[in-house]
Amino acid sequence: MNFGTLADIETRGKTVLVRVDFNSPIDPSSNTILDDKRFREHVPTLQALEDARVVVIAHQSRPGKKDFTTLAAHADKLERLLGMPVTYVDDIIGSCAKRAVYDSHPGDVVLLENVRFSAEENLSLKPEEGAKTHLVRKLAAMADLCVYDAFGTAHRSQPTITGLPYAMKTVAGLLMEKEVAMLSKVFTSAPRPVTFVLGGTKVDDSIAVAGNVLANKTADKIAVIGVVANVFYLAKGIDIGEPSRNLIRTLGYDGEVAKAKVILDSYPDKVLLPEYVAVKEQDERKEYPILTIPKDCPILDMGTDSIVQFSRELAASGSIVFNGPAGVFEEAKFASGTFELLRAAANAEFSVCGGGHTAAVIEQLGLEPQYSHLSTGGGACIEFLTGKKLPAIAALEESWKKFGN
Ligand SMILES: Nc1ncnc2c1ncn2[C@@H]1O[C@H](COP(=O)(O)OP(=O)(O)O)[C@@H](O)[C@H]1O
Ligand SMILES: O=C(OP(=O)(O)O)[C@H](O)COP(=O)(O)O
Repeated sequence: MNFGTLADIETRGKTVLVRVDFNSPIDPSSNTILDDKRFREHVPTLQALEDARVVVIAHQSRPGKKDFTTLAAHADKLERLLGMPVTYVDDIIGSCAKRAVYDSHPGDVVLLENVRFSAEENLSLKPEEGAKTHLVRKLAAMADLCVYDAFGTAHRSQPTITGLPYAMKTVAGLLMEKEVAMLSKVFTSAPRPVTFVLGGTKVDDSIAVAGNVLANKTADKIAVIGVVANVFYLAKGIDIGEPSRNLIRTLGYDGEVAKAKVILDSYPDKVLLPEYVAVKEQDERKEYPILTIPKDCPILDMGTDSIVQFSRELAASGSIVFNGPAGVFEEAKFASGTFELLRAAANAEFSVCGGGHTAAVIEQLGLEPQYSHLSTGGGACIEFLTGKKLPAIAALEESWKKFGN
């Protein structure tokens, strides 16, 4: 790693900005946080800074969305997990925020307001431009050092993600370090054969990852499930029925069919597609071979024979990267593909998972201890796995060049 870490800096008595990713599912009617995995994962970094004045910067959702809200509930959640008071200020760079930081003591934690309440944070800017924003200049003036721990947002180039590291000495926090170390193993030391299981609804991301990891031989096989599989069926000329075709159109993925075809043509023996699907027919689960899918029933899971075949394939894999479910697991009748494949993947020597829905199912099934790593990143994890350098990582490297020793 070409960036600084907590081990490289002295924080005693210093004021330290810590950029985290607390962005979590929230029930907008009660402002309740529904999943606190991301909070739990940041706790070690915050605890490691116990001798510093800690100023936490975080976002929740995006402007215009229902769960775009203040961080009051986040402060309560953090207090409970840290077992100590957290001072929440409903301000980011104004006099209230500055006063709260100035009045704090080593060992205190201050949580600033949702940083996306600042219009500047919602701009996608080059790091050097982000460093010149009022937001970054004023935040940097409040502190001695910055710690970047927000792996889940590392694929964005917004002012507090890539601008702050250009404006002040910024090192990676413990979560960031762990994510980079564990996900990098997929490229370097993962036991062979390596199988990528790509499902869920983010078809464009999944196809980009598939093309990349097959081309650079990171993966030996790709198993496609979920909506991603439906796009591969279309690429093979298979009629998937009106409802599933409409879903692909609505999600804006018609253009992905040609890309799936290129992958199938280039790697005919390396792409595993379920031969059987489960559809919803008169409110029941019915299974069909892919050549006889009914025209008016949505595909909501893979068929049982394919679950058995894929589970065998996963059992023979040394490493598994799992991203996205096999079906609409939220409906009990269509959960078996997702549940069984996640159980099979848990037995691999090395197994990593990305994506909020997938990680939540793993936790629900009690499989978390069996996985080598559950990433806190959705988009960030998948973009990392395409082999691209994430903007936040590039900015951390630049910060270490500029301000490190
Ligand atoms: N065949 C399918 N048709 C419709 N939705 C599906 C299908 N397969 C999976 N899904 C949906 O995909 C969603 C999760 O996808 P995604 O957000 O990509 O996963 P993750 O959060 O793990 O990255 C789930 O809500 C699930 O219901
Ligand atoms: O939750 C996040 O990403 P994810 O939904 O891909 O896991 C991050 O907080 C980034 O949020 P954004 O996609 O609104 O920039």
